[in-house]
Amino acid sequence: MTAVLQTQGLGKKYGRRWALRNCTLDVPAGRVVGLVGPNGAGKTTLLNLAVGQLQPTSGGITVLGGRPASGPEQLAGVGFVAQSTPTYAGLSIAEHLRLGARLNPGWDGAVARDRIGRLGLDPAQRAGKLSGGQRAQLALTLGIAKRPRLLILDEPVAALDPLARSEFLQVLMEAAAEHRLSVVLSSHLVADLERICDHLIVLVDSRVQVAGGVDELLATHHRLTGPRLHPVRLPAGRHVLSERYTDRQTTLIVRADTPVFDPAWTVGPVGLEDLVLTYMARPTDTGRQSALEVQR
Ligand SMILES: Nc1ncnc2c1ncn2[C@@H]1O[C@H](COP(=O)(O)OP(=O)(O)OP(=O)(O)O)[C@@H](O)[C@H]1O
Repeated sequence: MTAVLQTQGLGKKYGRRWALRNCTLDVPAGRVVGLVGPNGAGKTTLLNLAVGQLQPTSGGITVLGGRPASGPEQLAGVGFVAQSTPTYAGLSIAEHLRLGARLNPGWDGAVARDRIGRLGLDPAQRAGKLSGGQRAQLALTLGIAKRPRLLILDEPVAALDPLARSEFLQVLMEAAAEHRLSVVLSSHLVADLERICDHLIVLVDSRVQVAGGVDELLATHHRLTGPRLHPVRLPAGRHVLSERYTDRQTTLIVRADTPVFDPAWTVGPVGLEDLVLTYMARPTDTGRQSALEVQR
C-alpha cells in the first residue's frame, strides 16, 4: 500500500496537556479517506500537523514522502480546507482566484472559473457576503484549483444545511475522480462519509480503532442475534466487539474475516454508522496500533 500520509508515534502537546499522543497510522494513496472519531480524539490536531500548521512534540509524520510544509513541492502538493472554511471577507471571489493564482505554482485557473460558474456565483461578490455554504464552496474551489496531490478537509460541512452539504460533497467527489486526488476528510457525519469515502479510519483518543476499505469493513462485520447465552462462545477468528443482552436475546457485533455460518445465530449486516459507534465505544488499545486493521 502506498501511503500519502504516515505517522509514527506522533504526539502534540499544549503546555502539559497532550492533544495527540503516540498516534500511528497510514493513509493510503488514491482514496477518499474518512477520518472519524469522538470530540477531542485529536483529528484536527493530526490534520494541522499534516499541513505543517503545527509542529510535532514527539514522533514522526510524513506527507507525500516528506516533512509537512518543508519546501515548495510539499506546499504545492497539499491542499487544505480548514474547519472554518477560511476566506477573506473583504475580497471578492475573483480576487480570491487571482490570489490563488499568485500563491500556487500549479494553479488551474480554468478549473477555478468553471467551478465558480457552475455554482452560479458572481465573481464580483465579496466573500463576506456569501452564505456559509457558498463560502465553503469557494474554499473548496481554491483547494481543488491548486491541483494538489492530497486534499485535506477538516469538518468542512459541519455548519452547512443538508442541501449545501450534499452539493459540497458532490463537487468534492467529482474533483477527486476527475483529478485523481487523494482526499482525507474528517467529519462526524458518518452518512456523508459513507456516501463519498472508500476508506475509513476511526480515531479514538489518538489511537486507530479500526481502519480499512469501507467495502471490506462492511463485509467483515456482522450482527449476530441468538438466544441469551452467557458467556458467549464463538469459533476462533471471530472477534466480539460488542455484546447486548435482553431477557431472552443476545446481540453481538462481530468481526470475522470469513463468512459466519452458524445455526446458533441469525447473521445480519452491520451498517457503517453502527460499526463506527461500536468502535468509538470500545476502550482504546494504548501503546500500539489496533490489531483490527483491515487491508485491501
Ligand atoms: N490550542 C489548543 N490548546 C490546548 N488544547 C488544545 C488545543 N487544541 C486542541 N486541544 C485539545 O486537544 C485535544 C484534541 O483536540 P482536537 O481539536 O484535535 O480534537 P478533534 O478530534 O478534532 O475534536 P472535534 O471532533 O471536537 O473537532 C482536545 O482535548 C482539545 O481540548
